[in-house]
Amino acid sequence: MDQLRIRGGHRLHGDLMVSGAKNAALPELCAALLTADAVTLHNVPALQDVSTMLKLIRNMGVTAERDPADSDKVVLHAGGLDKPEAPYELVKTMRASILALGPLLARFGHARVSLPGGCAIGSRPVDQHIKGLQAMGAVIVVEHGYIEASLPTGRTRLQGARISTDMVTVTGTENLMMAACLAEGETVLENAAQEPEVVDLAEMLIKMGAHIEGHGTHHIRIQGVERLHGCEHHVVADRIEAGTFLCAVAAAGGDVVLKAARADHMDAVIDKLRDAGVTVECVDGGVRVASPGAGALKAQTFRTTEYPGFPTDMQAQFMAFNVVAQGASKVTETIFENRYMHVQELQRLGADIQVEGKVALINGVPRLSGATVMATDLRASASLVIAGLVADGETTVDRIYHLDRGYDRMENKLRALGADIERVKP
Ligand SMILES: CC(=O)N[C@H]1[C@@H](OP(=O)(O)OP(=O)(O)OC[C@H]2O[C@@H](n3ccc(=O)[nH]c3=O)[C@H](O)[C@@H]2O)O[C@H](CO)[C@@H](O)[C@@H]1O
Ligand SMILES: C=C(OP(=O)(O)O)C(=O)O
Repeated sequence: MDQLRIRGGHRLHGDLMVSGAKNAALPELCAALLTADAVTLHNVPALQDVSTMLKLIRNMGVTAERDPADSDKVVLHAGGLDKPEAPYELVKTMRASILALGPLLARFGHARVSLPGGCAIGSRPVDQHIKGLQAMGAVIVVEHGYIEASLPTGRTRLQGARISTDMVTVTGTENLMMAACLAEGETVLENAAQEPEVVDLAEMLIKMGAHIEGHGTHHIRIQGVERLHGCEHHVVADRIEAGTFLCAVAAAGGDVVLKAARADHMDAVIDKLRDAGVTVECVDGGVRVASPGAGALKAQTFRTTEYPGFPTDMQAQFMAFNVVAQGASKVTETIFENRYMHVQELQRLGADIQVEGKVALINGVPRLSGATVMATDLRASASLVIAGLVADGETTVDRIYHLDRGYDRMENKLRALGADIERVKP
């Protein structure tokens, strides 16, 4: 298994290009299943999860190729899709596979998708996805680890419905929105997720001929149509990758421009960094971040909530800043029940953190000391890399296959900014 070897103490300078968003690309690859026409996606990031999703849809009979002349461009054609299934072998490695369920059921009237199974950060059930599709008339049987979805006898389409999920769910909103595009009549999603990736997906679906209003609010209204056509779409920039680099510069110190970053998608994180004393400003086509290093800055208390609140996907990375910033801080994780596994690894580096249920209490320390640590999940991995950038001596982060799920060769981007970091195969 690959590892990252980091020698701390280097400030970061220069600029980097933020990639397309993992959490937009994944549902948008599934949106291509809704039409028999060709769909072209630009700015598709080179991530392990994207490779897994491409393998999943190719397994269904979809042609999906990256353009040899432009590796961020993917052309998909689901006209030959003849196996509306998502098998466990692929689904178990990527929870976002559940996003195939709505499109397959809506277009073909049946689908067989494996239950995602366990995940490091929490149980992450998909009951709201199932509840919403049942409200649209789907007949769903869950057995032998699979979701078997079909339409009632005599029905050829899902039926529009008013759906209120028990909690805000990002992929739940996306699954139901995609299914509703081909349903008969109107669907209203109450309590819908407002994330920029949901908005980007809706904009792609509208280019395909869908009738959607209210995306970006808690109330999304969809008028179903009989068929959707192809489109070209540019995947929105990844606000979590950008936020990760904001925290890296804040912690290590330096002055970096994040090209293509959308400051308007990162208000909650930027506000906290500015409160800490970090300079964050919009510049032509991106965001500039400058910091003297965390030791000269104030740790920040925050709690994760649904968008536009502080994103749970940024909790671990900002904690890595807090552990070496001045003073005490409190982090509250309200979205997932087990998203503090980076804490014990940060403690190995010398961090002073106490976890009590949903709350982590942190006292900033003047220095961390490098050690070997183990990545446990995607954003925990990023947190350990940030800590390694500021720790004295050498830090080795093990099991970085977690990192590769959501970051495109992070070490190359950091090395280009002056970090002493390399990927090694032990
Ligand atoms: C591919 C993708 O877009 N992943 C994002 C998506 O994950 P994902 O869509 O899986 O996360 P959700 O927004 O659905 O989860 C929010 C909460 O609702 C719970 N829940 C969700 C669905 C359900 O049917 N039942 C249920 O109980 C979850 O366990 C969690 O506690 O949103 C998360 C929350 O912003 C992010 O951390 C992930 O990066
Ligand atoms: C939890 C995350 O992703 P996923 O839902 O794909 O596991 C994440 O991007 O932080």
